[in-house]
Parts: sequence; C-alpha cells; structure tokens
Amino acid sequence: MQISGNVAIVTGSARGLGRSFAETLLARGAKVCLSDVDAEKGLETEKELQAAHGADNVVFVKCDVTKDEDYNKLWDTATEKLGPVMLLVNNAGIGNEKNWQLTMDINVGGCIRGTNLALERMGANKGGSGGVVVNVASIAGLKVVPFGPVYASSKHAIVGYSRSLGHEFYYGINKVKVQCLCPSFVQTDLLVNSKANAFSPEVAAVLGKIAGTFKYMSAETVSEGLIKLIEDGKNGGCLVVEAEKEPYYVEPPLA
Ligand SMILES: NC(=O)c1ccc[n+]([C@@H]2O[C@H](COP(=O)([O-])OP(=O)(O)OC[C@H]3O[C@@H](n4cnc5c(N)ncnc54)[C@H](O)[C@@H]3O)[C@@H](O)[C@H]2O)c1
Ligand SMILES: CCCCC/C=C\C=C\[C@H](O)C/C=C\C/C=C\CCCC(=O)O
Repeated sequence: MQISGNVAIVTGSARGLGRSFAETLLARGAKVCLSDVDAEKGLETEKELQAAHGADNVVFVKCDVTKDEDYNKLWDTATEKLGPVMLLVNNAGIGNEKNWQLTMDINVGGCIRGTNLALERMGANKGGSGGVVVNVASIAGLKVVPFGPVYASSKHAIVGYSRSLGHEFYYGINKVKVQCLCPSFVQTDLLVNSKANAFSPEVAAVLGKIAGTFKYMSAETVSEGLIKLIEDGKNGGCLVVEAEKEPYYVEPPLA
C-alpha cells in the first residue's frame, strides 16, 4: 500500500514504539490518528507531532483497546477529522504476567477488536475500499520465552491470528490485508513495567539483566520494518526485525 496521502490509526501511540510508528508514517506523508488509554501523554504527543508535521495531519483520540465503544469512537473521529482510514496498526500491548487476563485482553483482545472493526469499516464486502491491518506481535510470538510465558502466548496468538486472517480466502472477500510485525528488544517502558509485574522475584531478576543479555534496537529500526511490511504488501506476512540483521519474513513450519 502507498503510505503518502493515506490515513492511519496507531493504537498505544502516546509513547514507545507506537509513537515512533506514528512519526515514521507522518514523515512518509500519511495522516495519523494517535490513540492511547493514557490521554494526558497522548495529548502531549499530539501537540509535539502537530508542531513537527502540521496540525491538520495529526489528531489524538483516547481509546482503551479493551473497550469496543472506544474503538468505534476512535474510528469515527479519525474519519471525521482526517479522512477515510486505510491502515490500522494494532500496537497497544503490555507485559503483565501476574494479571494474565489483562495481558490477554489488551494484547490479543485489542488486536481482534481492532481487526474486526477494520474489516467492518474497510472491507470491500461492507462498502469499503479495502486496506491494511498490521498487528504488532513480537519475536516472543515465535520463540520460547521462559521469563514471560503469558506474554509469549499472547504474541503467539497474534501471529496465528494474523497469518490465518491474512489468507487469500479472506482477501478475496474483503480486500483487507492482515500482517504482523515481530520485533526483538527495544528499550521502552514495556520492559520496566514487565519487571514490576513479573511472575516472581527470580523472573524479575532475569528481566533486570535483559540489557546485558540481548542487543537492543532503536524504535526507528522497528519503524522501518513496519514501512517495509506495508509497502511489500505481503498478505499474511510475518516480518521479524532484530538488531544488526535485515528484516526477514518467517513462515513457521506446518503452514
Ligand atoms: N519494546 C520491545 O522490546 C517490544 C518488542 C517487540 C514487540 N513489542 C510490542 O510493541 C508494542 C508497543 O510496546 P512498547 O515497547 O512501545 O511499550 P510501551 O509501554 O512503551 O507503550 C505501550 C503503549 O500502549 C499503551 N496502552 C497500554 N494499555 C493500553 C490499553 N488498554 N489501550 C490502549 N493503549 C494502551 C500505553 O499507555 C503505552 O503508551 C506492544 O504490543 C509490545 O508487546 C515491544
Ligand atoms: C514478562 C514479559 C516479557 C518481557 C516483555 C518486555 C519486553 C518485550 C520485548 C519484546 O516483545 C521481546 C520479548 C521477548 C523476546 C524473546 C526472546 C528473545 C530471543 C532473542 C533472540 O533469540 O534473538
């Protein structure tokens, strides 16, 4: 899909990777609707990005991805203020092994709620003109993660969901491409919060050593991966982004 001139929604974009995705899409000529459960930080980010990219190109709408009614309002406001939405990046996510229900509801439920709404609003079979959904999974959706089994299972679910819905069978009906992005580590608040909500002190200690164990990438490196995924337009594509490697597509076995 061409990015310039199109309208995108990015969930969880008040900070971290979501903010970087929004900045990169804006730099490529898209209009972006920021959204987050944290309205204070979201409005601060809106102000900064409007100053950098133009007040008519960025808007913030509060949306808790666990709430259907918030998603509906988000889509309506984005369309009203920026134009027809062609790209949804389901990015909001947490790592809370203690509150596993919340982790599943945000990480998996948020992607499914957002994707369902996107199919309803963009689907060619529903009067829309098609579009693209990118679900932000993680390399934790493809690997064993001893320090985060709940987080890993939420990300495995997103990979399976995106690859399945990204099947040609669905595209033939709705003309909406569904893809997923699987980054390795980036230093964001996610890691800090995951450590605070770790399953046990032993696991928290392991999370405290991530910096010395794995290589971090910049958020910009991951954002370049997002752009590649959107521009390649590989329906059902699952793109891995790791430090010091070119981004690469994976097809888990038994496909
Ligand atoms: N940081 C990494 O190393 C890394 C690697 C791979 C994938 N990811 C994924 O990238 C995404 C973004 O993570 P990040 O590292 O930028 O984390 P982050 O904590 O910096 O940002 C997450 C954002 O999501 C928002 N959020 C939390 N709950 C929400 C809800 N219910 N509704 C709406 N917004 C909500 C937060 O307020 C925050 O702004 C997550 O899905 C994460 O799993 C992160
Ligand atoms: C308790 C939650 C787990 C940690 C969550 C915090 C940050 C998350 C970052 C990313 O999503 C990556 C998470 C795990 C990566 C898993 C394996 C790393 C293997 C890297 C490699 O082999 O190169």
